[in-house]
Amino acid sequence: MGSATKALSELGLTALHGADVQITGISVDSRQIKPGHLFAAMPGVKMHGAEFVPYALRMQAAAVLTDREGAEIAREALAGTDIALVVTEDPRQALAFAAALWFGAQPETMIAVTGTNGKTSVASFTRQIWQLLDFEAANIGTTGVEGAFSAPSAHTTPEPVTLHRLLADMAAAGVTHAAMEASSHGLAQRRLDGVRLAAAGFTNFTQDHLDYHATFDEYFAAKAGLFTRVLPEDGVAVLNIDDPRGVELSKYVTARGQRLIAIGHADWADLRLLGQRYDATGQDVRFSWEGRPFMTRLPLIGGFQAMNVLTAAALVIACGADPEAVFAVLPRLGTVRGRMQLAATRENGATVFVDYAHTPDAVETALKALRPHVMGRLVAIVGAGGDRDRTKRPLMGRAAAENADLVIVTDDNPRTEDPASIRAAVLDGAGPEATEIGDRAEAILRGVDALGPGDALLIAGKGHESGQIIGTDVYPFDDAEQASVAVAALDGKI
Ligand SMILES: CC(=O)N[C@H]1[C@@H](OP(=O)(O)OP(=O)(O)OC[C@H]2O[C@@H](n3ccc(=O)[nH]c3=O)[C@H](O)[C@@H]2O)O[C@H](CO)[C@@H](O)[C@@H]1O[C@H](C)C(=O)N[C@@H](C)C(=O)N[C@H](CCC(=O)O)C(=O)O
Ligand SMILES: Nc1ncnc2c1ncn2[C@@H]1O[C@H](COP(=O)(O)OP(=O)(O)OP(=O)(O)O)[C@@H](O)[C@H]1O
Ligand SMILES: N[C@H](CCC[C@H](N)C(=O)O)C(=O)O
Ligand SMILES: [Mg+2]
Repeated sequence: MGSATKALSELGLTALHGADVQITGISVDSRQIKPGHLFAAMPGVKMHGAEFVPYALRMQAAAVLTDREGAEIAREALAGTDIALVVTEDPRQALAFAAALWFGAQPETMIAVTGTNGKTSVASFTRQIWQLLDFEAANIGTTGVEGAFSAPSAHTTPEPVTLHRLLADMAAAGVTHAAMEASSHGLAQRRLDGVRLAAAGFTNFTQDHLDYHATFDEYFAAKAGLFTRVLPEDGVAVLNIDDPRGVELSKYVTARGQRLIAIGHADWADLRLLGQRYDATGQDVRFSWEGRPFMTRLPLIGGFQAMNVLTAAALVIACGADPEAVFAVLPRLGTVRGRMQLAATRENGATVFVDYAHTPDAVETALKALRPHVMGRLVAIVGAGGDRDRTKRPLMGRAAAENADLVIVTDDNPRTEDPASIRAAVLDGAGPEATEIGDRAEAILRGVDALGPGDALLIAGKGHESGQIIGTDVYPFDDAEQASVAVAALDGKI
């Protein structure tokens, strides 16, 4: 975390009794504390970080940042010590600001995107457009950091200390433009409150993560925070107004005086989607910008990708790029890894796609989006993860059976559960005509083998993942790679 020290006041923090101590770093987890650190003791789902203050003292932390509840929990441990105590209403936000000030540099131009689906896709397209316009750009999210800078990422939206260390490293490496995903967890926990955003985007809103957010409205309120709290008043909001929640957000945005770029089919959209025509390798898209019509070719599969691309284009325009220059590079956009990714093509022209759809709704959306690109039959390979939501299994099977012509049920990270019983639950929904093949590599081989001219295969569930989790072991496994191997083997290339 650098060798220099900073005073609490330089990090925007004021200790209770005014002691403006120098700190040597910031830790959120007591196990990471080094002598002189500020320990951010956050209220958690399972426990309060302040429970670990005695341990922090032993590790020679110089200061503790917490809320009133945390101060109460740590009162006895702190009595008689000279450690600086900072108590705030919103300690997660204070931590985010402190981390931003500690690490200092960020790429000059940053955007964030939120929504239930499409965040990774929009962040990647935004980065790709910037790169095609010759900017040093990267995107941060579920698939790690990609573009002009690469790094793995454990979270879709990293925690403030991890995030700001990363942003400072990116800036030092010359990255000037960054697009990040704002997950609802990340927003609720203020993880990106210290990021200086030029623009923010909203893709759509459907049910998800109700295990974490108490209600549907609370989940939406977390997402709305990107526009009502994180994006400054001089920032630009890019909103999908096809979604009623996007229209709702547009009211907050206008009330705050932020510039709005509305996207969608409605006639009041600034960037308006006018029409799409699909074929085997992508789609032609007609749209208008401030009333002026344009036509472009997208080498991307799936109707929803046009909205993702327009959102990305608007974000880049919001950051100051010339609209015509942006529209001119759209035909050069590449697929996002594991998102409707064309993984292989057979000699007979049949295609194999890999997609991260791992919910009933996503399986249905992905298959429906693929259908207009396919002249022949649609084959689906589907499975459900172990140690995860059990209720979705038959529903995923049913979504596959209802939207594909042939279904193969296989394993997708069985984890510590019995794989056969997970498959049985998926098969319950998929019906008697579905084929069961536990081994995923064999399922892919059989799926590819079934493809005649004009047919397509969708391998759902794992997307960009690089391993199959069986028990607690992770075995290397990549759907796209397996698809290429299967095609090469069946077409006599190996
Ligand atoms: C549900 C959730 O988001 N949990 C986050 C939350 O943890 P928590 O509230 O459960 O923490 P806790 O275990 O109760 O502990 C409370 C506090 O004590 C601290 N602690 C704990 C133990 C210890 O020995 N010492 C110590 O100091 C913890 O660091 C924490 O600050 O606060 C922690 C510290 O700030 C986060 O690391 C943790 O993210 C966990 C790792 C996580 O997996 N989050 C996932 C669900 C997540 O954020 N996912 C989204 C994407 C979702 C999606 O769209 O699919 C993401 O952006 O990646
Ligand atoms: N605009 C969209 N509307 C509906 N579905 C979409 C849209 N964009 C992507 N999808 C579907 O959602 C899946 C996930 O897409 P993506 O990874 O871009 O979303 P995300 O919001 O980053 O998801 P996560 O929360 O898992 O990080 C894709 O595999 C695709 O099937
Ligand atoms: N990252 C998410 C989705 C994984 C999708 C699927 N491959 C699975 O393992 O269920 C999870 O762990 O629930
Ligand atoms: Mg994502």
